[in-house]
Order: sequence, then structure tokens, then C-alpha cells
Amino acid sequence: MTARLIDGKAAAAALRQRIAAQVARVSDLGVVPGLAVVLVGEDPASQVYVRSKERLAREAGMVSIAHRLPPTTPEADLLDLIRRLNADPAIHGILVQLPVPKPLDERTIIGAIDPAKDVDGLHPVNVGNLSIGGEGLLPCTPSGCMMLLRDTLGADLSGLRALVIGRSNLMGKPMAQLLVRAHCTVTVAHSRTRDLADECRRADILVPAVGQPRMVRGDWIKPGATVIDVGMNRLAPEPGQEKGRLVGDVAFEEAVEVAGAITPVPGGVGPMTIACLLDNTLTAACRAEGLARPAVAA
Ligand SMILES: Nc1nc(=O)c2c([nH]1)NC[C@@H]1CN(c3ccc(C(=O)N[C@@H](CCC(=O)O)C(=O)O)cc3)C=[N+]21
Repeated sequence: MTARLIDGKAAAAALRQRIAAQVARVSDLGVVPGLAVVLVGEDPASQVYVRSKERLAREAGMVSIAHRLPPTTPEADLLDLIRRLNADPAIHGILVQLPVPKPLDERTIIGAIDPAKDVDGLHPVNVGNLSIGGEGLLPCTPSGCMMLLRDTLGADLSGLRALVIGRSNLMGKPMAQLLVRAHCTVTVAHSRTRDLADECRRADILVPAVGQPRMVRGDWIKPGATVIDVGMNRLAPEPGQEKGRLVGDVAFEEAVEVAGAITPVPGGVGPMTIACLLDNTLTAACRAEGLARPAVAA
């Protein structure tokens, strides 16, 4: 059996198109959603991501402003910028690209963002609302994973066994919360988990997010399971190549023979993350301006 491929690139393009149509409607009402992306330092991968966030936000009709700060930026300066963005009525969403260079403190920085503009969904108020089912902003990568799961399995995921590998604040923990909200039976595995392969074999939904290239092997996967691979690992370049290949946390060639459906890397979860960022920015703009989210045909 060969697994169905879950095309995150196409799903993200479709979502961005729906968002663009909604942005056009609210723009007619005088509200142009504004996104500020803050990048501290010169990490090349982060620069690439920030550029594509800027470009895709503009393509959706939003205003997108990147703030690039030197790696030695004092924390007080960064907090000052965040305060100005919090107060700027043209900015509805603020994202500080992570990780931030040392000695900047991620928690202090995220905590300084107005929760209503926290389009990463990482501020403690949004994290709390996620856990109690309130109306916050959801973290982008887990939201994107849920959309791909529902596209694949249908809206109702209740009763399915889900295994999330990884317990980060950015991904593992919020993913587990969303799966619980969707009435799955959820297990969170991590570096101290015993018999990870056995845990995997019980999962109808498998979501590895650890950053270990090809860690999940084909014979760890329950036949027919849905695999959402959140890993983004750049391998060492082959001789004669400039850049190494991008692979996930799953040994794709093995897994594709066993799973029912699987996301590729690249072209799976990654593009959905950015589309969900735009979705959050539109949500934040509508809430800030007291507008209902315009309806568009799906
Ligand atoms: N505050 C914050 N929020 C984030 O959401 C955030 C962050 N910091 N720091 C870094 C990670 C990483 N991330 C990705 C987004 C899109 C792709 C993506 O579109 N990937 C493409 C290909 C990328 C390539 O070829 O290099 C794909 O998977 O098909 C990847 C990674 C967001 N992150």
C-alpha cells in the first residue's frame, strides 16, 4: 500500500486565496490588516522565513513591515519597539522571529506583546485561552496541522488515538491541546519516553515535532495511520551541492509504504504555518476593528 500524500503546499495556497478575498472585503471597509515581523540578528534561515512571510502577507493584500535589528540589540530597545507596535493602530499582528540571539530572553519579549496582536499565539494569555477553550489566537504550526488532519480525515477526529512527539511551547504542547479539543485520545512523547516505537504503533494520528532527521521509521507506524511530519531538518550537502536536502522527522520512503496518509517535507506543514499566520493577522484585524470575519466561498 502507498500512502496518500497530503499536499500542504496546495492547501496553504487555497487558504491564502480565501484570506486574500476576505482581506479585499475588509479593505473596502477601510481596514487593511497590518503585520509587523521583527527579526533580531542575521541567521540565514530566519532571513529566508521572514522574507517569505513578508511577501505572502503582501500577496494577500496586507501591509507587512519587517523590522530587522542587529544581533547585539539591547533588550530595552527591542521592548521599546514592541511597545510602539502595540500602540500602532495600523499594526494588527506582531511576530518576533524565534529563536532570538543571546542574551535576549524569549519569555520577556513574548510577554511584552499585546495578546490581541500576538499572531504567534505564544503569549501566556493566548496559551491560557487555548487550554480553557477561550477566544485567543492559536499557534500557527499546530493550527496548520489540524487543518491538514481535518482535510484528510474529515471534521470529526473524535476517539482517534494521537501521539505528539515533542513538548515544545511552540509546537508539541499546543498541538496536544488542539487534539484534545478535537476529542482525540492524546499522548505526548519526548526524549524520556520509553519504547517510543511501541507508542507510535498505537497511534492513528502521528505528529513528530522533534528535529531529528528520519527518526520515525516505517515499522513504527500503524498501518493506515495519518502522519503529519513537523520536522524540518537540513542535511549536510552532498558533494557538489551547495545546500543540503530538507527532510522531516520521519523516514519518508519507509513510512509512505505503511501510512494511510502522510505530509511530505518540504511541501507539507511548513507552507501551512505561514498561511495560518496570515489567518491570525486577519482575525486580529477584524477583532480590533469590531468587524465580523467576512464570509467567502470555500
Ligand atoms: N515566532 C516564530 N514563529 C514561527 O512560526 C517560526 C519562528 N518564529 N521561527 C522559525 C520557525 C520555522 N517556521 C517555518 C515556517 C515555514 C516554513 C516553510 O514554508 N517551509 C517550506 C520550505 C522551506 C525551505 O525549502 O527552506 C516547506 O516546508 O515546504 C518552514 C518553517 C516558522 N517558525
